[in-house]
Amino acid sequence: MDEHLKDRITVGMRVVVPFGKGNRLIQGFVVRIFDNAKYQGELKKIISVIDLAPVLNEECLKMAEWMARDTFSFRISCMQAMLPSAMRAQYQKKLVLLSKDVNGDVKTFFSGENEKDFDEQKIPTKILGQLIKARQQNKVEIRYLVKDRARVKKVNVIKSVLTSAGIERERAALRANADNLKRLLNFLESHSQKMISQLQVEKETGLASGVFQTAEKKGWLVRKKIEQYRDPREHLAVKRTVPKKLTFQQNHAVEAVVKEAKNENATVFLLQGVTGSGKTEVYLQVIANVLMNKKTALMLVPEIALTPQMVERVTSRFGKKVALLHSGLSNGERFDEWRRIEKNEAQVVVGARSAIFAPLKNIGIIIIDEEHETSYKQDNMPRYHARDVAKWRAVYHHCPVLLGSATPSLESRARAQKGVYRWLHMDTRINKQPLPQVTVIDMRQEAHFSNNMIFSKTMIASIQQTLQRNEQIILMLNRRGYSSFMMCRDCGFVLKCPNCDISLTLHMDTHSMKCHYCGHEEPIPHVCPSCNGKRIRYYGTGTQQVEAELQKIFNKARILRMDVDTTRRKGAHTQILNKFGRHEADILLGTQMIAKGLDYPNVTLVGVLNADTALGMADFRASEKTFQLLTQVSGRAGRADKKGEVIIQTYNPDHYAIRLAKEQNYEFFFRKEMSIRHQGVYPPYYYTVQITASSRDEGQAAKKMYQIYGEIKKHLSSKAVILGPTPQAVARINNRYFYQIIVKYKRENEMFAYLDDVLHKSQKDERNGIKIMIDREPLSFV
Ligand SMILES: Nc1ncnc2c1ncn2[C@@H]1O[C@H](COP(=O)(O)OP(=O)(O)OP(=O)(O)O)[C@@H](O)[C@H]1O
Ligand SMILES: [Zn+2]
Ligand SMILES: [Zn+2]
Repeated sequence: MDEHLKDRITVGMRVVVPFGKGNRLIQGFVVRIFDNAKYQGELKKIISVIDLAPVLNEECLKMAEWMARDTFSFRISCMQAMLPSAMRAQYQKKLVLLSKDVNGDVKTFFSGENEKDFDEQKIPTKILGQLIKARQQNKVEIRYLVKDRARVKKVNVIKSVLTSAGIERERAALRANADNLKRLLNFLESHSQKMISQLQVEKETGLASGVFQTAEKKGWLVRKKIEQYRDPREHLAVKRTVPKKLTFQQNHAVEAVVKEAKNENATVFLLQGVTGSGKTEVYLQVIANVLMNKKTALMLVPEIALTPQMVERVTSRFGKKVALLHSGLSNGERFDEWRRIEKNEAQVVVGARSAIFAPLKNIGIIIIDEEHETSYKQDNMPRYHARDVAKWRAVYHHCPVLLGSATPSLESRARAQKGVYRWLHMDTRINKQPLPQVTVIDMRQEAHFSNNMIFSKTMIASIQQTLQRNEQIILMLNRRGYSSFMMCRDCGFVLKCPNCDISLTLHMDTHSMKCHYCGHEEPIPHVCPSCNGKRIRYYGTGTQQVEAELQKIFNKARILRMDVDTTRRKGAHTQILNKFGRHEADILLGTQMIAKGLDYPNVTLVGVLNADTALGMADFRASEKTFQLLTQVSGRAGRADKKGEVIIQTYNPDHYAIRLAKEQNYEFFFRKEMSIRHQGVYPPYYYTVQITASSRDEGQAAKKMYQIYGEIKKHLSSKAVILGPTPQAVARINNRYFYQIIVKYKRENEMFAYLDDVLHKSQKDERNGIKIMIDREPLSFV
């Protein structure tokens, strides 16, 4: 470190350092400062310090250390995950041509320019080889640019400095045709001595920004730039609400949690409350209590952009104290919210998974709503589960954790059973209404009598009646696994992805065939690529197709469609849901994204068009997911004073997940599923870890996996079970082949040391083209 950096640098700051053999520049974090380091190897100099103040505090640094060990991740990945993406540096590589004396391939690559962006992955091997050679001959150089994308947003404000006499004087001195300046003077006359945003004045007066510059020169006003937060709440209609009078069960729950918060105990609660039992009000009142005691509150909700209702409920109770953190925000907005939290300007944080790292101090409660949601687990490094991070932070802050759900994950419910978590339950709906009546339709029978494969007769009749009563309907199409594909009727040809072992999915919005794994896209074929036949059939049911069908049957009904296609634009979710909330539509048709959290009093019919998709998959959590999804979506009906009805269409009416979802009996389901997991040696009876090796060379991936298999066996007791090595269900993705093993275990300390070793050697493997992944408690085995 250079002398001049000594006073500037503290633990928790980001720095730019040279790394590895090529001394490429990367962003690093200062985790410790030594006066005289004992390190034997070559010490490199810090190039520059990015921050003026630490961005990671002591808690974060400790948390990163724990998380790296717990999730088999690199510590730097953990630290980066804690910062808003705008603060993660972007590195751009550029190739610079130093000599004209280079061969043809290199010349073509530079195509007459002196500098080119450089991405090894995108350059053909032959040219890459030539470039490397040229670099060795010092004819080409690689430069790294480290860019910090986080920017503070500044806006212009103006303030009039004219007295009324001054205004009169200036007005008299203006030329007759100086209309714009006159208009500005009039404005200033009625807005003296106030700081106003220039943009707002421009909007009100219709004046262009040049006029303000002229006025500044004339000495009428002062202009300056001030920092402004981007406000993600701008388009929310927020009315202040007051706490509701709690029901007996709600009150019991609030009191239990508040007591532990007061005593500063890191107790974990599982609040199991049926749909519509008023869990949100419990959260809000616990938060209010925590704030009263001068502490802060952290609340996670799944994919928050999908539940604008929840955001609205929290902001309308706590106003400006709330900060939002989720993927629906722009990078700039998220950065600004992060800074508001960091500066203690916001005391309540509502956000999706990564909000668990919000830099709140003095946390009094951590709440995780819909705790069973799989989106709380991140599926790339660091593969953390927000629930585990919540528990770690709770211990650090001495505060309770409140996990809430109508359908808890088996893991959490089992822990409540054992007394590891404290179990709270609310088993009646707020309105004292029974849970909605559920009818299951056997589509195998239906198929004999009708050629309508989408809607059963019962479904059509119920939709009809609900429309006649002027009430609203939610229809869910379970799209996962129901993918639309094309097949040739003459030769049976199915169009597949050239890079992956999977068929391409038909997308009507873009009129193309897409691969959901690697993003490959191509036009829809109109003749069979294999036999040139013209009899191509497009299979599967997309939401668009269902919408068209629905509109044909109920031509007067107003239908809103909510799926990935209609919600791509920012704010689109909110718009669609608000429209439905105002009863500007009768039917809300959508994918899984409509199953959770919605609370509309006028919805009395919920229809599930296909309940089965997950059941056929080789996933030990398939039944659990199906049960949860059906129970959640059923819970959208009859939440106020009107009675609700649910219709579920299925090809597996006898499956226990469907039978018990019909009864909405979580407890029966829990017992049944636990006994199946017990027999099958599955979680939550066993812990699991999945190790995957991938490579462009199938043999190499398999070989690596067999090597790990051979080694790991030596570190396991006879009680552990290993599945595999096997190729993954989709064995090839983006031209890489995947092999895996799964270890089921109870207590295996030696294995952890071994896996840590695998992780740290994986950087070397990666240089040889093999990627290793270690995933603790994977969401599925496929
Ligand atoms: N104490 C109360 N008095 C009156 N109304 C209440 C009370 N508590 C909650 N409610 C209302 O009851 C409805 C259902 O509550 P809420 O949406 O919190 O249920 P939930 O348990 O979160 O259900 P879900 O799991 O289905 O999302 C809401 O409209 C809410 O405003
Ligand atoms: Zn064909
Ligand atoms: Zn693909």
